[in-house]
Amino acid sequence: MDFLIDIEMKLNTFPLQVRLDSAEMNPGGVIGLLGASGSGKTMTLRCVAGTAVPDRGRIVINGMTFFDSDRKINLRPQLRRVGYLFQNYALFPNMTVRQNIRCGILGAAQQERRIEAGKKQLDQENGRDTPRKKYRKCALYTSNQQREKGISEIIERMHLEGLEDRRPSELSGGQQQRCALARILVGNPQIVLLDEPFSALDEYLRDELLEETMSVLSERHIPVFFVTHSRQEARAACTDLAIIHNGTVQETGKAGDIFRHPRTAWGRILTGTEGRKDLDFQSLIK
Ligand SMILES: Nc1ncnc2c1ncn2[C@@H]1O[C@H](COP(=O)(O)OP(=O)(O)OP(=O)(O)O)[C@@H](O)[C@H]1O
Repeated sequence: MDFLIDIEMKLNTFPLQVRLDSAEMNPGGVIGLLGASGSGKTMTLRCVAGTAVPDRGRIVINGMTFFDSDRKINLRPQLRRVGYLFQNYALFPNMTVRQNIRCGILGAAQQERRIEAGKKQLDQENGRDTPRKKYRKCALYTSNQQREKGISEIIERMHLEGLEDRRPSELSGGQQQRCALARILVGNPQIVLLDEPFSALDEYLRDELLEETMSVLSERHIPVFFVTHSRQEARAACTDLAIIHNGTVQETGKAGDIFRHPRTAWGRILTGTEGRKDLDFQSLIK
């Protein structure tokens, strides 16, 4: 897992100044961002996804530069191969489960083709005569048959069998979230961003879906940034934690270590340790 998020951005309230470097953190698979409401967690994820643009800094994920203000690089969101799952599942309401998931593949395949076309254009501009076969063909499901097989596999893995022809309005909240996750995973993202994806679900379903989601993601070795307001979720799912307060990272470390021995005041407040259990956590965290 290889990432650098080192960004600055002026917000309404305070400046966002986030630095998360895998070389310093040596993280496992799931990095939790824990912070009070309005502390800048979502904005950080949006900068990674490319739907918000930092004023300065760099974002490099798995060797690919998404953003670099010095080098004037700002990769379009469609080219970043980021799977972004949030609370409102953003499924297409007029499409069935299968059609929604198919969109995930088609979108990702289109991204791959754009990346290769971009490389080709750059080579031409630089007068390089690169043989055609050097450009990668779209690796994602090259035939329709293969594509439908990929969709069926993910439908089975996410327990959506029998629901393929239903529209989102005919699904429960949990099923909609499973469908949204299937749509992301079928596109083979290089990083997954989870922004409180289960907070609208009841407690039982939340635990079940959390476990399932983490198991699917760890099978595929996809790095995950996970914004949650729940200590329980952070404990259950995260290998590593970043404590964020007013747009600044207060401390990072292994989740277990931070829950046992938080080093900063906000670490103590947000993990509810060391005599600060009296603080009303819910008033601090949405
Ligand atoms: N487009 C924007 N421009 C400037 N400031 C913004 C913008 N969007 C949000 N903000 C501000 O940035 C701050 C951080 O917001 P953000 O949504 O990242 O918080 P959060 O930690 O995810 O909170 P929550 O848990 O409530 O979702 C807030 O104070 C918000 O008002």
